[in-house]
Amino acid sequence: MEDLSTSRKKINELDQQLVKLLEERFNVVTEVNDYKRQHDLPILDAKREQQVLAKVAGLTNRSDLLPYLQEIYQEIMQRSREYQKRQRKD
Ligand SMILES: O=C(O)C(=O)C[C@]1(C(=O)O)C=C[C@@H](O)C=C1
Repeated sequence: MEDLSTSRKKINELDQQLVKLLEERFNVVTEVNDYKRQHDLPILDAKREQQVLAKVAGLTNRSDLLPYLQEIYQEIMQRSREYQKRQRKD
């Protein structure tokens, strides 16, 4: 078994990558939001959100983790909608 500090070091490295990827995702969300504003489209696209959740299911073989991954994605998309709302106010 790995010792605690070795495992936490691994978590720190993964978190570093996750934060960068999430930053990139938010940047692309800004592009999507700009497009949708120009075309008078609403922030919420429930059909697209279902597709994202289905894609997540297709990306993992870990059925034990799937409910957790999907909840994380639901949270990401909810925050993404909030971020887009904020951008539309500014
Ligand atoms: O694809 C869009 O239209 C987005 O605004 C992005 C996104 C997402 O974060 O994945 C967020 C809100 C929508 O309800 C659907 C998906």
